[in-house]
Amino acid sequence: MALLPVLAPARLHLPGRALPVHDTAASRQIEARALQAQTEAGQLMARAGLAVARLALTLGRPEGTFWVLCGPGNNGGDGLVAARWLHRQGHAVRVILAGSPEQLPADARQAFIDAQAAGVPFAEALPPHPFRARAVIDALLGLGQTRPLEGRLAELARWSNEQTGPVLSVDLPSGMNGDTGQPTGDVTVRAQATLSLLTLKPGLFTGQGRDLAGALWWDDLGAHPNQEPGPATAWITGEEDARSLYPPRQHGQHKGSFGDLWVLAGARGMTGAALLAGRSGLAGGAGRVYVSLLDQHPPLDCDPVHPELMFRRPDAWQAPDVLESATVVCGCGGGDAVRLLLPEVLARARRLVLDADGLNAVAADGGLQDALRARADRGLVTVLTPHPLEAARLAGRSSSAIQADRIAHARALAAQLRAVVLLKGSGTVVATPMDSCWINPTGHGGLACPGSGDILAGWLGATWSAQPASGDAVTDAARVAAASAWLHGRAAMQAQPRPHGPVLADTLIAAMAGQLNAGA
Ligand SMILES: NC(=O)C1=CN([C@@H]2O[C@H](COP(=O)(O)OP(=O)(O)OC[C@H]3O[C@@H](n4cnc5c(N)ncnc54)[C@H](O)[C@@H]3O)[C@@H](O)[C@H]2O)[C@@H](O)CC1
Ligand SMILES: Nc1ncnc2c1ncn2[C@@H]1O[C@H](COP(=O)(O)OP(=O)(O)O)[C@@H](O)[C@H]1O
Ligand SMILES: [K+]
Repeated sequence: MALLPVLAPARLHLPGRALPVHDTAASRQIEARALQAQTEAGQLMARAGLAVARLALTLGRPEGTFWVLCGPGNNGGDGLVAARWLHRQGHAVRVILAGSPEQLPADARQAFIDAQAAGVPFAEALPPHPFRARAVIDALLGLGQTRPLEGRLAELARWSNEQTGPVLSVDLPSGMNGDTGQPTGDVTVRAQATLSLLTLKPGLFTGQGRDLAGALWWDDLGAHPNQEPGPATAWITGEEDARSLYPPRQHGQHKGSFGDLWVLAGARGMTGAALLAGRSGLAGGAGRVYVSLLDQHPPLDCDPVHPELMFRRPDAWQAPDVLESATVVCGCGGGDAVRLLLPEVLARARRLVLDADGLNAVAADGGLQDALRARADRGLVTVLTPHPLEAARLAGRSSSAIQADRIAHARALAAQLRAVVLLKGSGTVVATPMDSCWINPTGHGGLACPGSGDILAGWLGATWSAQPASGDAVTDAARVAAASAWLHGRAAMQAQPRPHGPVLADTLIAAMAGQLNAGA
């Protein structure tokens, strides 16, 4: 496979099909097999270096010098091959090699010898700032980075961040953990683009990875990780998969075809959260949407903006069959009141989306945790939608610990609570108790605003309510969660391609509704 654009948010380029990502351990296995399959030494590195050079020419400015910063491992070797290609084609290039050539691993050492033989200019000193390279190629560290950048490597990374030309990171931004998307220390290269080699790494899609890596490109160097025997670490949700949950409506369908949604939310002072979830549920296509506010004296019995929302008494959901037949969204703006109804909701709701204060109540009460876990044995399915702080409460950790490894924590929570977990934030992670995992590629910081989580919960409930029962209800719920996060983020990108502020709730709901008709 040749160079492939994976994520270019500014151009709304997103993966069409789901893409596999492989963590460091899995990538190392694929690398070992690919190296074994080489027909001559250095073949993979030659392909990698050529791909880097081609992309640098595409992304670099029309003039100036390519500065190629090469580290002590094979990532540096990729940079050296790229430098040789660029030099051979007559472009101005300077290479800085951090470390001694004698200590380079075999392939990188050969790349160094070849570069020298080709007359590639090497430099010791960096040009002073202000400086603008044609492009900086960050080939300091890749998959082998195990500790924070220090000394010369840190100095080169800082210099790269301060110069004003574009930066292309090879495989990973140097100073970023490829599994988690977190910086390994104080200094990390911040790239305009990253070319992932052999495999896509999960950290490029979550945590701080999106900000550090920039636009994502991929070259599998002919290794076809899609066809690998081992399972992928996770999958990046593809547009086709997400949109497949929103097929064109048939002439013969009616309201009953799309299910009932009950929103149990909006304690005193937080009516808005219930309204947003309900309105989003309407836009998401639920057949009928009922709202029971968690307030003994509800301030509203109608939404004047969306009179099609049906308000019901605070205890109406307790009627026979309601929880058993509807999809329930519980806890948005639930305050303390949600605690009281959770035992019954957990015991009865067939399909349950638990959000916000519903999650906080479970986190604070071991009995509710047991009741949540017990649902799985009875075929009752739950989707939990924590943001990192709510996930931290559920896991008994800090939110920074959750963010330090979002994928691992989403997985651990799903296993611990026997529920589908949708961990919100940049690179939303959906994990199941069976350990399958999706990472969402859409969305941006414009979603970091009040109400966007309530909207996601309502939408997810509506998407789920329209799904027929199947033999694998948990996987279905996870697909619903992944598709909902995809569409939520995609709508934000459409409403604000380059966010400088929040995507306000009404704009977001309208954009999500618009997305239903935007697919092929
Ligand atoms: N082996 C090959 O032929 C291929 C290698 N590839 C490239 O090789 C990379 C992996 O190469 P390596 O395994 O050599 O890993 P790196 O190039 O990331 O370098 C690892 C080396 O850097 C050292 N190191 C790690 N963190 C450091 C720090 N903070 N400060 C100083 N030194 C540090 C390690 O001790 C090790 O010697 C991939 O990311 C990819 O770019 C790909 O091109 C595919 C082909
Ligand atoms: N930086 C970001 N990039 C992508 N999505 C984000 C970002 N910040 C927030 N979001 C999304 O916005 C929503 C916010 O939800 P939440 O924090 O629960 O908000 P609220 O409780 O105010 O409704 C989630 O879907 C989350 O994934
Ligand atoms: K790098």
